[in-house]
Amino acid sequence: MTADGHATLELEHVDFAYARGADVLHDVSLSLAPGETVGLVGESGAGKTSVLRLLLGLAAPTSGRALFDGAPLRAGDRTQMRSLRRAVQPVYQDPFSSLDPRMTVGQSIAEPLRSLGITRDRSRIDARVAELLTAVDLDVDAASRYPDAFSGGQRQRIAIARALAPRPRLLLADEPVSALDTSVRMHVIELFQRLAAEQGIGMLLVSHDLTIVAALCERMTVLRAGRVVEEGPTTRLLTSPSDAYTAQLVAAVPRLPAV
Ligand SMILES: Nc1ncnc2c1ncn2[C@@H]1O[C@H](COP(=O)(O)OP(=O)(O)OP(=O)(O)O)[C@@H](O)[C@H]1O
Repeated sequence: MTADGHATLELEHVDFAYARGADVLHDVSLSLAPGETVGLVGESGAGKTSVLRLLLGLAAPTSGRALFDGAPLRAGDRTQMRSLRRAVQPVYQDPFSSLDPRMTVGQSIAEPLRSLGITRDRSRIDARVAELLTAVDLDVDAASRYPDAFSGGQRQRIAIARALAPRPRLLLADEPVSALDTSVRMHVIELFQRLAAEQGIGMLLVSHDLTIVAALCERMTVLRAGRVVEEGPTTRLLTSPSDAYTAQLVAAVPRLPAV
């Protein structure tokens, strides 16, 4: 909770349907307190990406409420949307399509600083870009190169640097390592761990991979066919799930790290 007791983002009894479609979310409640790391798990089509869209203000609930710092999200409220963009940043699955190939890495990372009106001062931008590249373990000279010079794992770290540029309180990460080679996944997971532990950045991590959720998230929410079937501390859900579907997901993982 914030000093005034609000979650950073919250869904309250949300139903949601795409235009002219059937409901894809039913009575979903979810809250992200400042600094909290939460995993959102469930099979393909369960509604995980739809939850992220609602939390980012890119879609509106059919009923129920989406709240940012305790206030209902209103896509038409430009001041609120700007505050939301500064505080909450998305990280997408595919670092090959999430970076503009025509922009240098430095321009991509600086883009939120300019578009969110944080600064246009060239030397402050350059210093911040260098600081962000260092924070994600890349050389500062990466700033003048283009994304095609980098591997998938490096591109994902560039995308994370860009997400961190406005100093967000919360990252919403949609399958952030599933497009990466197994060999570089751990590096990106360790980066998220460090951001949470050292900078207190909260995270909602969407993943179908419970190993990653176990490594990163204090709590998890299990979504099945648009409904929350179980929610609670990750350790408890992994060791003694009370829902049969959660148990099935846990049993499907060959080897979970000690929790
Ligand atoms: N733009 C859209 N228009 C209509 N229906 C959609 C749209 N996007 C998703 N859906 C439907 O909403 C449901 C939930 O999809 P969503 O992408 O939220 O699930 P998910 O859990 O993120 O799945 P995945 O793990 O495959 O990404 C699915 O039945 C999907 O077909």
